[in-house]
Amino acid sequence: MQLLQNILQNVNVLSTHGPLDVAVQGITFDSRQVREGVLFVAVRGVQADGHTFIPKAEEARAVAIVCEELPQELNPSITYVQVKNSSEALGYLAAAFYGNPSAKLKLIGVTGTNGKTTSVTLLHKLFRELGYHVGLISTVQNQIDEEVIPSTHTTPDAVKLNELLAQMVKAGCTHVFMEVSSHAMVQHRVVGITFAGGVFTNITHDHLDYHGTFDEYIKAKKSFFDMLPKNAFALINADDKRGPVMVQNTKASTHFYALRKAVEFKGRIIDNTIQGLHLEVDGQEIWAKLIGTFNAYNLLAAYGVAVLLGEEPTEALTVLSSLNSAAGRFDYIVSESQITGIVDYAHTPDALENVLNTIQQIRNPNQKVITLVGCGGNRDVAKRPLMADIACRLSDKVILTSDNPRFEEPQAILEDMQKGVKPLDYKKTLSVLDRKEAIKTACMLAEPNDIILIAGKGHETYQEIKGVKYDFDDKQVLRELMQQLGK
Ligand SMILES: CC(=O)N[C@H]1[C@@H](OP(=O)(O)OP(=O)(O)OC[C@H]2O[C@@H](n3ccc(=O)[nH]c3=O)[C@H](O)[C@@H]2O)O[C@H](CO)[C@@H](O)[C@@H]1O[C@H](C)C(=O)N[C@@H](C)C(=O)N[C@H](CCC(=O)O)C(=O)O
Ligand SMILES: Nc1ncnc2c1ncn2[C@@H]1O[C@H](COP(=O)(O)OP(=O)(O)OP(=O)(O)O)[C@@H](O)[C@H]1O
Repeated sequence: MQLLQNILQNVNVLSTHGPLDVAVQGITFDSRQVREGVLFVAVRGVQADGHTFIPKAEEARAVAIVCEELPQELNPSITYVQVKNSSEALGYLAAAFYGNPSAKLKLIGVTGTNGKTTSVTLLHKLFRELGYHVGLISTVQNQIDEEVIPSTHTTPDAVKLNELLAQMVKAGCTHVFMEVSSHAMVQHRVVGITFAGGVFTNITHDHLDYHGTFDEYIKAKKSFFDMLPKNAFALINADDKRGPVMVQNTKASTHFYALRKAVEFKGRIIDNTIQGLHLEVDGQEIWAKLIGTFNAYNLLAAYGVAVLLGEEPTEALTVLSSLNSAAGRFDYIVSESQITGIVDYAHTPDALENVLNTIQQIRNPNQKVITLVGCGGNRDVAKRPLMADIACRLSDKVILTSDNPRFEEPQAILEDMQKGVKPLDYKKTLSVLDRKEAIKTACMLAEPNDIILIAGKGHETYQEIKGVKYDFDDKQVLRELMQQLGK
């Protein structure tokens, strides 16, 4: 419980109507969650405008309503607060309501198109091994030490985020590693949050359905570094062309990591095999369990964060070298006949290219690469032909199939992908709409020692079709089919 006047402190208030010393029992921006004593914040969304639900919140006896536009008639038993920007206000209100938990933690945010989940998961595991109580906020799952809390978004909304951080403070966490999505930045989900550090992994074309242009997407990512305080650090991948842009206006101290440039946290790949990465980091050699060049970047980022947080470099490197990847991130099984089945979350052109380049680097010339890939419905359509083209370019056989079609027709998504297949590649490409059938086809085509890559869904344990999530786990289906087919 908090007094309204106390949680309004950082909010840009235009006018108030009614008493401010009322007790607020909870905060929500969803009228369906309003109960007596709860504060309702009317947020303008993509699908709807929260202002249209103010009457519902009034009916449900909200104690106060925060909005950009006041209703025509005000209910005398409710306090109305008119603000300049409701979603921004929501961030400050939620942070204050939960006692500004982020300021009581060393909270590190990781942003970028790829590598967020892997980096925060590595950091969570590393700091657990170093003996700390640690929180994790990620696409796959949230965690307080080993306790798993299901995740619905890459970055939760402001209310859930602050509630989760408060829970982490209460559980004694000293460090929290979280993903910061570009959607979260635009929707002000992290307004009012105090970060001790921020990491930039990379940026490539993605989410243009939401941001409109690549420039807007870059701006969204950059705004995270603009909000970092002076005593925070910004750790940037210097090998990414947009790295320096990210920190042009930051107040935080700037640090760089790279494989290709001589910077503060410098790495070099000595060897890159299916057994792992042999790296040199700051002059020290390690053999890491993670596979692929992109994981060398994730390891470097995690190492940089650990050092910037005051950890002993050699100890941090030693622990990092022993860690496995996050679920569905270059996750692999090897069958009886030595077929390697890799399940990876690569669902962007860049990520797919990275994974396939990695496989090309570590395979023997006699191992065929069979790639199975689809694209999600109701998301960026521009990437569909690109992903099919990349798969063809870097594989011996390609099976185009369904990902999460959501509300689109799976066949139409497949046809968009087929447009990216060049005539020379027609012979190596098959289209199998049903994902299980497609995996079965890949298994049947595979000969001993071949490599099957199942891209796009990684850790997901469902396939989303017309609003229903059906059980589907790529790794489990692959394992079962390999056994059934005696592969
Ligand atoms: C496109 C998008 O990002 N939408 C997010 C947004 O919802 P919205 O703006 O569409 O909400 P809306 O449906 O228009 O409703 C507007 C307002 O009316 C309110 N409302 C609505 C109905 C009602 O009866 N009463 C009511 O009060 C809603 O609570 C809301 O405040 O704000 C909601 C609350 O924070 C999010 O849950 C929702 O995420 C949707 C479900 C989503 O799928 N988002 C994805 C794209 C996303 O955010 N992804 C990124 C990661 C991307 C990546 O890197 O892969 C993430 O951080 O997860
Ligand atoms: N540093 C990296 N650079 C480029 N690609 C990467 C990197 N790390 C991982 N990938 C690839 O991108 C995929 C997604 O990785 P990860 O889940 O860590 O990224 P993410 O940023 O969390 O993505 P999302 O927000 O979509 O979950 C991986 O399975 C891998 O194929």
